[in-house]
Amino acid sequence: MTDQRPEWKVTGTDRDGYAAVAPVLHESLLFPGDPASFLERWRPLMDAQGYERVLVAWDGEQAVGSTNAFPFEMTLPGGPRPVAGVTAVGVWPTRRRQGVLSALMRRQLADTRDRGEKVAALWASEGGIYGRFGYGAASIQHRVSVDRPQDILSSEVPRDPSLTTVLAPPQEARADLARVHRAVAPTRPGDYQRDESWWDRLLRDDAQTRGESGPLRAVVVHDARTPVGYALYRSHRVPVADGNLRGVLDVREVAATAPAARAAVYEHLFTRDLVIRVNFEHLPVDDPLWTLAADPMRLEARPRVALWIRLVDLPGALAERSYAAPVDVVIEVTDRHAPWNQGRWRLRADRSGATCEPALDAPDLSLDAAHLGAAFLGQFTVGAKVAAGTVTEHAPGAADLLDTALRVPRAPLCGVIF
Ligand SMILES: CC(=O)SCCNC(=O)CCNC(=O)[C@H](O)C(C)(C)COP(=O)(O)OP(=O)(O)OC[C@H]1O[C@@H](n2cnc3c(N)ncnc32)[C@H](O)[C@@H]1OP(=O)(O)O
Repeated sequence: MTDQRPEWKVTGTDRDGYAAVAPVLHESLLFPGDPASFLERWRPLMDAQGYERVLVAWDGEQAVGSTNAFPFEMTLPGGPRPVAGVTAVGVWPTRRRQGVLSALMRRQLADTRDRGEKVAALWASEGGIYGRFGYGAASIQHRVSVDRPQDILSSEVPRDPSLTTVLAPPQEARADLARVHRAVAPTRPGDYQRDESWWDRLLRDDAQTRGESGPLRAVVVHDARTPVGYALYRSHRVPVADGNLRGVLDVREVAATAPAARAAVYEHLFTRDLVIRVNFEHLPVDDPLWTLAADPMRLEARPRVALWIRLVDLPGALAERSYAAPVDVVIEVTDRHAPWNQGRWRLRADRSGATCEPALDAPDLSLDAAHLGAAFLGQFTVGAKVAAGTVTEHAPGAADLLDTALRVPRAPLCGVIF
C-alpha cells in the first residue's frame, strides 16, 4: 500500500528519547498547553508503564509519528489475559497520509505477536482509522443521563440496612476503591486491572482536569468487613428557570460487588439535594439501572463505540476464548497486515475448551480478521455482518452457530479510556 511512499524508519526509544515524541503527540492530538507541560503530565504514567513499547517513526532526525501499547491484564471472554492496550497514536500534521501510521502499525503488530500477546485493544479517536489495520469495533457502552433523579429508583431496589455509605476525598478512599475494582474487573469483558499509576491518573484532580467542575468525590459503600461498592463523581452547577443554580452530577465510574451495594451507590447519587440531573460517563448496556429504574424510559442513553479489538494471533486468541455452545466451523480469513493469520482455520469449541487449527475443508464463512475482532467480546454478531454483506456465509446457518457459541453473558465495559 505504501509502494509510492517513503519507507519510514521505525525504532524503539527510551525515557530520554521520549522527549522527541511528546511534541508529535501534543500537536497531532491537539492537546492544550505546550509540549513541555504535556510531557510532564504523561511522565508519571509512562515511567510506571515503561518505554519499551513506544515506537517512533523518523524522517531523518525528526520524529514524525509514534504509538505505544500498555501491558494490560484485560478481561476477555474466558478470563483475564495479557492484552496490548494500543495508545498515543499520532503523526505530525504535515506528514500525515504518507504511510507513517501504516509503518508504525505493521511494526507494532509484529512486536505484539513476538511478545506472545494474542489480542490488542484500543479506543479510537475516529472510527475510520483502524478497520484497515484489522481492528473491529467490538463494544458499545452507554452515556446515560437521568433528569429529576430523586424518584428514579423503583420500590423493588434491593436494600441492605447493614451497609454504610461514606463520602470521602478519593485519595483517602483509594485503597477501598482499588479493592472493589480488583474484584469486579475480572467479571466484565473489556475491563483491565489498574496499578497505582492508573489510580493516580484516574484520581487526578488538578485545575486542568476539573475544568468548570468541582472536586472529584468518592462515595464508598461498606459491609461489616469490607468495601463493596463505590462511585467517583464531580458536580457542576447550571442555572434553572427561576434564576437559581442547581447541581448536575457527572459520574466517572460506578463499581459494586453485590446488588445491594450498587443500589446503595445509586441511592446516594440520585437522592443528593439540589441535583437536577445525573450523568453517567460509562455504563455497560446491560447495567442493572435499566431494571432498577421505576421508569426505564426516563434513562436517556447515548451509545458510544468503546473498544476496538484486534486478533493479533487469531487462532491463538480463538483457542483461548470461552464458548457458550458447541461449534465446529471452518473460517477463511483475510488479513492484510498480519499475514500469519491468513488462510483457513477450523474452530472446534464447546463449553469445556476450543481448538483452532489449519484446515483444508471448504470454508463455512469467509471474512476479514477485523470481523472476528468485532465479534470477539460477544456484543456484535458475525450474522449482522453477513446481513450487511461484508462477511460471506457459504454454509447456511454457520454464522448463527458461531454467534451462539461466541455469546457472552455480560456486556463489555471499559471504564477508563487509555
Ligand atoms: C489509539 C489512539 O491513540 S487513537 C488517536 C489517533 N490519533 C489521532 O487521531 C491524531 C490525529 N491524526 C493523526 O495523527 C494521523 O492522521 C493518523 C494517526 C490518524 C493517521 O496517520 P497517517 O500517517 O496519516 O496514516 P497513513 O498515511 O498510514 O494512512 C493509512 C490509511 O489510513 C487512512 N486514514 C488515515 N487516517 C484516517 C482517518 N482519520 N480517517 C479515515 N482514514 C484514515 C489513509 O487514507 C490511508 O488509507 P490507504 O491505506 O487506503 O491509503
